[in-house]
Amino acid sequence: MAGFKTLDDISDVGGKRVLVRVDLNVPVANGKVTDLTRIERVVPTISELSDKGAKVILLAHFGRPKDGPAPDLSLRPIAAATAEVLGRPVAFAADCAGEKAELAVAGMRNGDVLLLENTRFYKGEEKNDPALTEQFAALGDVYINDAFSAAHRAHCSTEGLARVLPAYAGRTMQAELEALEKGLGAPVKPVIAIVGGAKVSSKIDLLMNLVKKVDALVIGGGMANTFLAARGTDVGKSLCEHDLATTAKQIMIEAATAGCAIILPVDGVVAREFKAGAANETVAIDKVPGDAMILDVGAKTIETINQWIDRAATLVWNGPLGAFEIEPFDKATVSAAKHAAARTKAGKLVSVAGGGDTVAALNHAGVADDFTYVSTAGGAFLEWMEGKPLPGVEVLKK
Ligand SMILES: Nc1ncnc2c1ncn2[C@@H]1O[C@H](COP(=O)(O)OP(=O)(O)OP(=O)(O)O)[C@@H](O)[C@H]1O
Ligand SMILES: O=C(O)[C@H](O)COP(=O)(O)O
Repeated sequence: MAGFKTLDDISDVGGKRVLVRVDLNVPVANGKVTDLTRIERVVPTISELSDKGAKVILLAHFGRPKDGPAPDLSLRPIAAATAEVLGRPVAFAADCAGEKAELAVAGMRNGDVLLLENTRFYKGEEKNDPALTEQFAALGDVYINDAFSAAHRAHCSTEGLARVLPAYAGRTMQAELEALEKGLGAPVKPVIAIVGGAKVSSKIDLLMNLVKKVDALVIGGGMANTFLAARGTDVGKSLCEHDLATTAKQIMIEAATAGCAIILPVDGVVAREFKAGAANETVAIDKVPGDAMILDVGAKTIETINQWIDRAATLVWNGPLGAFEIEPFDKATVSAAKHAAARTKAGKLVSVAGGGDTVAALNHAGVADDFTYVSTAGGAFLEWMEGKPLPGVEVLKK
């Protein structure tokens, strides 16, 4: 890959301690990994290094721990899931820095794979603290970043390490960058974006620039509720970040200036409980009962979204349109996914989707393989779309 050093540029990796940043931030329900895509995507790099006799030390985060170690955000169960997908043992160290990590690394044999505990259990990780970077660096001889989906974060494990160790792009990082450039480098117009999901605060700012790049922006999921509330619609108990109303309004103004249509739900499926099979009804968006939450967009909105997909030559999608994990609130996401997949198969649409949960939703709809490209990245994918330099990618450039 032009401009980057890859695994092809490392000579003689046998016996070396190779720190590999992977993204194992996978969807989990009742202690079980519900979508293995992110794990499957890091297999090529891990297997290649292990086959060449490297000591493969995996660094990863899980969730967003607020205050140091949190037992429910341990990577321990993910080590077992990774071993199963990889088809070889994956040892686990209960710390990612300091004595426990050092001992675990010292005990490795050539070809072994070791997963270290959640890097975000250290506050320094998200601050890109050089002292923590040094602690990580002490565990390895070489650094490989295979986590494109975390490359929008300038953290010790995604950016800092590349400054202190010989650094390379992993196979998945390489494949993601190549595929995105091929699919979206010069997108054919009209381009529409569908943005939904729950990570409203971390993604809303990205929409400010996205509306300058696309012809239409369809907003669903929790993101839509925030825009609806900003517009003065009562969204009852729905997932909504009311303090982002000003940002949402600015985005709508920016979109109008740029000539980008904003498509918000006109109806919603509401329920009083967030659980599968909860009693629900479809209501007009200005009739959401005060004690209910919108868990999916309604039938009229689905029809509109599918019509926009029909008009598009390129579709960019991040974030499900509803709480797709719990039926029947998966309807809109499944309908739009199947519609986009059929248009893609007919050669009428270039469809690129990204995001941990978005990939899970496309798998749930059974159409992930029919999209032009499915990226494991959510926030990173949107930032890449905006044309923003990603710290974890920039630092790898030759
Ligand atoms: N109306 C809604 N109310 C509550 N939750 C919702 C709603 N719509 C979507 N969600 C939730 O949004 C979550 C996915 O959002 P997220 O922004 O994390 O997606 P992603 O970009 O694919 O993932 P990531 O950013 O982790 O890669 C799902 O768990 C889904 O249940
Ligand atoms: O799920 C993701 O998009 C990545 O793993 C990054 O996670 P973050 O948004 O918590 O940094």
